[in-house]
Amino acid sequence: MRLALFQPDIPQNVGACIRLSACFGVDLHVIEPTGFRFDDRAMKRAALDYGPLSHMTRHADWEAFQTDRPAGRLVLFTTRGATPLTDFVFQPDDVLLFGKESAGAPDYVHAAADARVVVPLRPQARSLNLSVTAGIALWEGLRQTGGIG
Ligand SMILES: C[S@@+](CC[C@H](N)C(=O)[O-])C[C@H]1O[C@@H](n2cnc3c(N)ncnc32)[C@H](O)[C@@H]1O
Repeated sequence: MRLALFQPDIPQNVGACIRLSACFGVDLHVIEPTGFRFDDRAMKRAALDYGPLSHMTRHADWEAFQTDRPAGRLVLFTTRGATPLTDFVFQPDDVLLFGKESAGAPDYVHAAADARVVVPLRPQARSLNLSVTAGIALWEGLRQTGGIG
């Protein structure tokens, strides 16, 4: 299981995903450009001292990610999702991809995905925070594939 963030805008969300990556032992891929300077103090604060425990790869853009990304299905988490998380069956080498905070993932990213998954919400709610979605998705993926504990 791997995490991938498409052009994140908010450093604290990347920091929280660095911490997820460190705590669960999964690689993190960040697809640039990001909406902030990568050495942003807010990101370092959010990651606390988990940075050295996390393995993060930065990709210059979507094309670079497409060339260099790890093998495995690209599983896009999106509010325009098709399969509810409760029905989705993960594979151990899935790459869990999340869109940017301001605009989600563009159509070409939706088109490239092997699967699109939605975390079901109350009808009146629009979306979850990016790093909260990543935590829910990763936990369920690891639980299904025996990666917890
Ligand atoms: C704050 S949301 C983006 C909101 C954006 N305005 C949109 O409509 O897509 C940031 C990312 O978190 C993930 N996300 C948030 N809520 C989700 C949900 N209920 N199901 C699946 N993914 C979700 C998606 O990857 C989304 O691109």
